[in-house]
Amino acid sequence: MSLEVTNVSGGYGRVPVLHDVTFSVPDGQVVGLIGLNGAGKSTTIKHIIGLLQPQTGTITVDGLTLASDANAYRGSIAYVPETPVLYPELTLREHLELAMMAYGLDQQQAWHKLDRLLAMFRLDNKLDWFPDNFSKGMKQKVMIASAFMTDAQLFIIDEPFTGLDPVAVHDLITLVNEQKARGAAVLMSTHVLATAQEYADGFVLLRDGQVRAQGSLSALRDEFNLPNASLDDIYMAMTQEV
Ligand SMILES: Nc1ncnc2c1ncn2[C@@H]1O[C@H](COP(=O)(O)OP(=O)(O)OP(=O)(O)O)[C@@H](O)[C@H]1O
Repeated sequence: MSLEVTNVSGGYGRVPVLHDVTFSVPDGQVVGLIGLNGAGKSTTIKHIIGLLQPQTGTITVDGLTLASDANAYRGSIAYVPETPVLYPELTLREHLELAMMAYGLDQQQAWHKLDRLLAMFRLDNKLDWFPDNFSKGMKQKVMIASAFMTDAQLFIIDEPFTGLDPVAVHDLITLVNEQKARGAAVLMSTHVLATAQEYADGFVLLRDGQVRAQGSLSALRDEFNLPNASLDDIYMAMTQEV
């Protein structure tokens, strides 16, 4: 079991944003983290990647916790943030080399993987450019390439579909499916429900910092008593509950 979030409450100050959140992402599965603006998706992700500490509860990745071995824990997670984090003074090549160092990757092997990733995202002729000047989608592709050159056990992708062109969305899905096949776990926060329904194996529906429901589409249909409903229908039903 790759990612286990167990009874996590937490947030930014004393008043918790997350309340007793429990879910898991098994190896070889893609789980969609779904919820309205402000439901707590990014806050959940910040707890998993260690930017925030839970007030109560535990988070493990392949049995590791941040407290037991911070380096191994962080090294087992590849994170694609919603807003790309880029340094104005570094070229694309330097960004990638920095990420290789941070993950302790073998440079030759990493560049071998990057040859394909950069060609896929049409960035292969831009290694000496400054990504800070790239378009929004191009910046996102830099973050995706940096994440997918690693052999992480858990991939966390925050709202991947909104800034990418349709070809890039297709390419990202290909990369996610390859990681699934390799046995990695993928947690994906998104508002693009039709795409999530098509590609995720399971879903965690967050509402007001709590897990309202979780499981496969068919489990959610049972839970909401909506046979044949789409993820979009289930989401709308959740938002209309009192
Ligand atoms: N840095 C912060 N300091 C204090 N409160 C915050 C901070 N960031 C988010 N919050 C609060 O935490 C709650 C959950 O926000 P979060 O960003 O996790 O939502 P989200 O589900 O990711 O929303 P969105 O779909 O808009 O990205 C909100 O009430 C928000 O106001």
